[in-house]
Amino acid sequence: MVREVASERDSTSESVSAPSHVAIEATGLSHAFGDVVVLDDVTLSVEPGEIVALVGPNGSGKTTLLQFLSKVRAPDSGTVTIGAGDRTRVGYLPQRPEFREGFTVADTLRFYTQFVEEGVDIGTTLDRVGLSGAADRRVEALSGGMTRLLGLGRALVGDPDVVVLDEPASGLDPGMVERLFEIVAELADEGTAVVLSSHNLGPVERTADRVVILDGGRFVATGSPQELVESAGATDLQTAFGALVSTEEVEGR
Ligand SMILES: Nc1ncnc2c1ncn2[C@@H]1O[C@H](COP(=O)(O)OP(=O)(O)OP(=O)(O)O)[C@@H](O)[C@H]1O
Repeated sequence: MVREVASERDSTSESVSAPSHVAIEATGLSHAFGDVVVLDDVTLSVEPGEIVALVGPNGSGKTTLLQFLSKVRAPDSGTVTIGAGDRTRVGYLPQRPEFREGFTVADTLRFYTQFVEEGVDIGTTLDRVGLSGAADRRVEALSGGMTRLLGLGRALVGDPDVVVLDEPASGLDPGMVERLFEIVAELADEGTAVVLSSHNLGPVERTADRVVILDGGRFVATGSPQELVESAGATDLQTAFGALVSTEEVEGR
Protein backbone atom coordinates (compact mmCIF):
# COMPACT_ATOMS: atom_id res chain seq x y z
CA MET A 1 0.00 0.00 0.00
CA VAL A 2 1.28 3.45 -0.84
CA ARG A 3 1.80 5.59 2.19
CA GLU A 4 0.67 8.90 0.73
CA VAL A 5 1.97 11.71 2.85
CA ALA A 6 2.22 14.34 0.15
CA SER A 7 0.87 17.72 1.13
CA GLU A 8 -1.84 19.56 -0.74
CA ARG A 9 0.77 21.43 -2.79
CA ASP A 10 -1.14 20.76 -6.02
CA SER A 11 -4.45 22.06 -4.78
CA THR A 12 -3.96 25.72 -5.66
CA SER A 13 -6.21 27.05 -8.39
CA GLU A 14 -3.20 28.00 -10.52
CA SER A 15 -1.75 24.52 -10.78
CA VAL A 16 -5.14 22.85 -11.23
CA SER A 17 -5.92 25.08 -14.19
CA ALA A 18 -2.50 24.58 -15.80
CA PRO A 19 -2.04 20.93 -16.77
CA SER A 20 0.37 21.92 -19.56
CA HIS A 21 2.83 22.95 -16.86
CA VAL A 22 3.61 19.37 -16.00
CA ALA A 23 7.21 18.47 -16.91
CA ILE A 24 6.83 14.68 -16.71
CA GLU A 25 3.59 12.75 -16.59
CA ALA A 26 4.12 9.01 -16.15
CA THR A 27 1.03 6.87 -15.75
CA GLY A 28 0.55 3.20 -14.93
CA LEU A 29 4.11 2.05 -15.63
CA SER A 30 4.62 -1.68 -15.29
CA HIS A 31 7.56 -3.77 -16.40
CA ALA A 32 9.01 -7.25 -15.95
CA PHE A 33 12.33 -8.76 -16.90
CA GLY A 34 11.35 -12.39 -17.46
CA ASP A 35 9.61 -13.51 -14.28
CA VAL A 36 10.86 -10.57 -12.25
CA VAL A 37 8.31 -7.78 -11.96
CA VAL A 38 10.45 -4.66 -11.65
CA LEU A 39 7.73 -2.00 -11.71
CA ASP A 40 4.11 -2.53 -10.80
CA ASP A 41 1.66 0.18 -11.87
CA VAL A 42 3.72 3.23 -10.95
CA THR A 43 2.39 6.75 -11.59
CA LEU A 44 4.44 9.93 -11.19
CA SER A 45 3.97 13.56 -12.15
CA VAL A 46 6.81 16.11 -11.93
CA GLU A 47 6.44 19.89 -12.21
CA PRO A 48 8.91 22.35 -13.73
CA GLY A 49 11.38 23.50 -11.10
CA GLU A 50 10.66 20.52 -8.89
CA ILE A 51 13.34 18.18 -7.52
CA VAL A 52 12.07 14.64 -7.08
CA ALA A 53 14.42 12.13 -5.47
CA LEU A 54 13.87 8.44 -6.04
CA VAL A 55 15.28 6.36 -3.23
CA GLY A 56 15.07 2.63 -2.61
CA PRO A 57 17.11 -0.47 -1.89
CA ASN A 58 19.44 -1.98 -4.49
CA GLY A 59 17.41 -3.65 -7.20
CA SER A 60 14.18 -1.86 -6.32
CA GLY A 61 13.70 -0.57 -9.87
CA LYS A 62 15.08 2.98 -9.74
CA THR A 63 17.30 2.72 -12.82
CA THR A 64 14.53 1.05 -14.79
CA LEU A 65 12.03 3.77 -13.85
CA LEU A 66 14.51 6.55 -14.73
CA GLN A 67 15.11 4.92 -18.12
CA PHE A 68 11.38 5.05 -18.74
CA LEU A 69 11.07 8.67 -17.56
CA SER A 70 13.90 9.74 -19.87
CA LYS A 71 12.48 7.60 -22.68
CA VAL A 72 15.67 5.66 -23.36
CA ARG A 73 13.62 2.50 -22.76
CA ALA A 74 9.91 1.75 -23.08
CA PRO A 75 7.89 -0.01 -20.36
CA ASP A 76 5.76 -3.11 -20.99
CA SER A 77 2.74 -0.93 -20.23
CA GLY A 78 1.97 2.64 -19.23
CA THR A 79 2.71 6.03 -20.76
CA VAL A 80 5.30 8.77 -20.27
CA THR A 81 4.68 12.29 -21.53
CA ILE A 82 7.45 14.88 -21.32
CA GLY A 83 6.53 18.56 -21.14
CA ALA A 84 4.73 20.01 -24.12
CA GLY A 85 5.61 17.04 -26.34
CA ASP A 86 8.34 15.74 -28.59
CA ARG A 87 10.31 18.98 -28.68
CA THR A 88 10.91 19.15 -24.94
CA ARG A 89 14.56 18.38 -24.29
CA VAL A 90 15.53 15.79 -21.69
CA GLY A 91 19.03 15.50 -20.25
CA TYR A 92 19.86 12.02 -18.99
CA LEU A 93 22.77 10.82 -16.89
CA PRO A 94 22.87 7.00 -17.03
CA GLN A 95 24.06 4.98 -14.06
CA ARG A 96 27.24 4.06 -15.94
CA PRO A 97 28.09 6.88 -18.33
CA GLU A 98 30.38 5.84 -21.17
CA PHE A 99 32.33 7.92 -23.65
CA ARG A 100 34.24 7.16 -26.77
CA GLU A 101 37.92 6.75 -25.97
CA GLY A 102 40.62 8.87 -27.55
CA PHE A 103 38.83 12.20 -27.16
CA THR A 104 39.34 14.89 -24.57
CA VAL A 105 36.74 16.06 -22.10
CA ALA A 106 36.24 19.32 -24.03
CA ASP A 107 36.04 17.55 -27.41
CA THR A 108 33.51 15.12 -25.99
CA LEU A 109 31.20 17.86 -24.75
CA ARG A 110 31.69 19.80 -27.99
CA PHE A 111 30.59 16.70 -29.92
CA TYR A 112 27.25 16.67 -28.10
CA THR A 113 26.58 20.35 -28.80
CA GLN A 114 25.87 19.50 -32.46
CA PHE A 115 22.58 17.94 -31.33
CA VAL A 116 21.23 21.23 -29.97
CA GLU A 117 20.44 24.27 -32.10
CA GLU A 118 21.78 27.16 -30.06
CA GLY A 119 25.44 27.97 -29.48
CA VAL A 120 26.64 26.20 -26.34
CA ASP A 121 29.51 27.49 -24.27
CA ILE A 122 31.50 24.41 -23.31
CA GLY A 123 33.53 26.44 -20.80
CA THR A 124 30.42 27.28 -18.77
CA THR A 125 29.37 23.63 -18.65
CA LEU A 126 32.88 22.51 -17.65
CA ASP A 127 32.95 25.16 -14.90
CA ARG A 128 29.55 24.15 -13.67
CA VAL A 129 30.46 20.49 -13.22
CA GLY A 130 33.95 21.22 -11.89
CA LEU A 131 35.90 19.82 -14.84
CA SER A 132 37.59 22.98 -16.18
CA GLY A 133 40.96 21.73 -14.98
CA ALA A 134 40.49 18.45 -16.85
CA ALA A 135 39.24 19.90 -20.14
CA ASP A 136 42.23 18.57 -22.10
CA ARG A 137 42.36 15.19 -20.43
CA ARG A 138 41.33 12.14 -22.44
CA VAL A 139 38.11 10.56 -21.25
CA GLU A 140 39.75 7.17 -20.58
CA ALA A 141 42.10 8.91 -18.11
CA LEU A 142 39.26 10.21 -15.95
CA SER A 143 38.49 8.77 -12.54
CA GLY A 144 35.07 7.20 -11.95
CA GLY A 145 33.77 10.34 -10.26
CA MET A 146 35.11 12.60 -13.01
CA THR A 147 33.49 10.39 -15.64
CA ARG A 148 30.18 10.86 -13.83
CA LEU A 149 30.71 14.64 -13.78
CA LEU A 150 31.34 14.55 -17.53
CA GLY A 151 28.11 12.57 -17.85
CA LEU A 152 26.37 15.31 -15.90
CA GLY A 153 27.89 17.92 -18.22
CA ARG A 154 26.63 15.98 -21.24
CA ALA A 155 23.15 15.81 -19.68
CA LEU A 156 23.14 19.60 -19.25
CA VAL A 157 24.23 20.50 -22.80
CA GLY A 158 21.51 22.62 -24.40
CA ASP A 159 19.79 23.53 -21.10
CA PRO A 160 17.15 20.78 -21.10
CA ASP A 161 13.76 21.44 -19.46
CA VAL A 162 13.85 18.04 -17.80
CA VAL A 163 16.93 16.39 -16.28
CA VAL A 164 16.99 12.74 -15.21
CA LEU A 165 20.03 11.73 -13.17
CA ASP A 166 20.72 8.13 -12.17
CA GLU A 167 22.85 8.13 -9.02
CA PRO A 168 24.69 11.37 -9.93
CA ALA A 169 26.47 11.50 -6.56
CA SER A 170 27.85 7.98 -6.71
CA GLY A 171 31.65 7.92 -6.54
CA LEU A 172 31.99 11.66 -5.89
CA ASP A 173 34.10 12.99 -3.02
CA PRO A 174 32.20 14.76 -0.21
CA GLY A 175 32.90 18.21 -1.64
CA MET A 176 31.66 17.22 -5.07
CA VAL A 177 28.56 15.57 -3.58
CA GLU A 178 27.69 18.93 -2.05
CA ARG A 179 28.49 20.69 -5.33
CA LEU A 180 26.36 18.20 -7.25
CA PHE A 181 23.32 18.89 -5.09
CA GLU A 182 24.00 22.65 -5.40
CA ILE A 183 23.92 22.24 -9.18
CA VAL A 184 20.63 20.37 -8.87
CA ALA A 185 19.18 23.17 -6.73
CA GLU A 186 20.39 25.79 -9.25
CA LEU A 187 18.76 23.89 -12.11
CA ALA A 188 15.47 23.75 -10.24
CA ASP A 189 15.69 27.47 -9.47
CA GLU A 190 16.01 28.04 -13.22
CA GLY A 191 12.77 26.08 -13.75
CA THR A 192 14.28 22.74 -14.75
CA ALA A 193 12.47 19.65 -13.52
CA VAL A 194 14.96 17.25 -11.93
CA VAL A 195 14.39 13.60 -11.13
CA LEU A 196 17.31 11.78 -9.58
CA SER A 197 18.07 8.58 -7.76
CA SER A 198 20.48 8.59 -4.86
CA HIS A 199 21.64 6.66 -1.84
CA ASN A 200 23.01 9.92 -0.34
CA LEU A 201 20.04 10.58 1.90
CA GLY A 202 21.58 13.52 3.78
CA PRO A 203 21.85 15.78 0.71
CA VAL A 204 18.56 14.38 -0.62
CA GLU A 205 16.84 15.43 2.61
CA ARG A 206 18.29 18.95 2.30
CA THR A 207 17.66 19.41 -1.43
CA ALA A 208 14.65 17.44 -2.70
CA ASP A 209 11.15 18.91 -2.82
CA ARG A 210 9.68 15.43 -2.92
CA VAL A 211 11.07 12.03 -2.06
CA VAL A 212 9.60 8.89 -3.57
CA ILE A 213 10.54 5.62 -1.89
CA LEU A 214 10.52 2.68 -4.26
CA ASP A 215 10.47 -0.82 -2.84
CA GLY A 216 9.67 -3.98 -4.72
CA GLY A 217 8.61 -2.04 -7.82
CA ARG A 218 6.03 0.09 -6.01
CA PHE A 219 6.01 3.47 -4.34
CA VAL A 220 5.79 2.73 -0.61
CA ALA A 221 5.93 6.36 0.49
CA THR A 222 6.00 9.77 -1.12
CA GLY A 223 6.15 13.28 0.30
CA SER A 224 8.49 16.09 1.22
CA PRO A 225 11.54 14.93 3.20
CA GLN A 226 10.02 16.46 6.32
CA GLU A 227 6.69 14.71 5.75
CA LEU A 228 8.39 11.34 5.35
CA VAL A 229 10.52 11.84 8.44
CA GLU A 230 7.46 12.82 10.51
CA SER A 231 5.26 10.03 9.13
CA ALA A 232 7.89 7.45 10.13
CA GLY A 233 8.36 9.04 13.55
CA ALA A 234 12.04 9.38 12.66
CA THR A 235 14.69 12.02 13.22
CA ASP A 236 16.05 12.12 9.69
CA LEU A 237 15.46 10.66 6.23
CA GLN A 238 18.05 7.93 6.69
CA THR A 239 16.20 6.61 9.75
CA ALA A 240 12.83 7.05 8.06
CA PHE A 241 14.11 5.05 5.08
CA GLY A 242 15.15 2.21 7.39
CA ALA A 243 11.69 2.18 8.94
CA LEU A 244 9.83 2.25 5.62
CA VAL A 245 11.69 -0.38 3.59
CA SER A 246 13.29 -3.74 4.13
CA THR A 247 16.91 -3.85 3.01
CA GLU A 248 17.69 -7.30 4.35
CA GLU A 249 17.89 -8.82 0.88
CA VAL A 250 18.70 -7.51 -2.56
CA GLU A 251 15.47 -7.45 -4.50
CA GLY A 252 14.64 -9.40 -7.61
CA ARG A 253 16.27 -12.65 -6.57
N1 LIG B 1 18.30 -5.77 -18.55
C1 LIG B 1 17.86 -6.48 -17.51
N2 LIG B 1 17.58 -7.79 -17.62
C2 LIG B 1 17.12 -8.50 -16.58
N3 LIG B 1 16.90 -8.00 -15.36
C3 LIG B 1 17.17 -6.70 -15.18
C4 LIG B 1 17.66 -5.86 -16.23
N4 LIG B 1 17.84 -4.62 -15.73
C5 LIG B 1 17.46 -4.66 -14.44
N5 LIG B 1 17.06 -5.91 -14.10
C6 LIG B 1 16.56 -6.32 -12.80
O1 LIG B 1 15.52 -5.40 -12.46
C7 LIG B 1 15.56 -5.14 -11.06
C8 LIG B 1 15.65 -3.64 -10.86
O2 LIG B 1 16.91 -3.17 -11.32
P1 LIG B 1 17.29 -1.63 -11.32
O3 LIG B 1 18.66 -1.51 -11.90
O4 LIG B 1 16.19 -0.85 -11.96
O5 LIG B 1 17.30 -1.33 -9.74
P2 LIG B 1 17.93 -0.10 -8.93
O6 LIG B 1 16.91 0.27 -7.91
O7 LIG B 1 18.39 0.97 -9.86
O8 LIG B 1 19.18 -0.77 -8.21
P3 LIG B 1 20.60 -0.13 -7.68
O9 LIG B 1 20.28 0.78 -6.51
O10 LIG B 1 21.37 -1.35 -7.26
O11 LIG B 1 21.22 0.59 -8.84
C9 LIG B 1 16.72 -5.93 -10.49
O12 LIG B 1 16.19 -7.15 -9.98
C10 LIG B 1 17.59 -6.20 -11.70
O13 LIG B 1 18.30 -7.38 -11.54
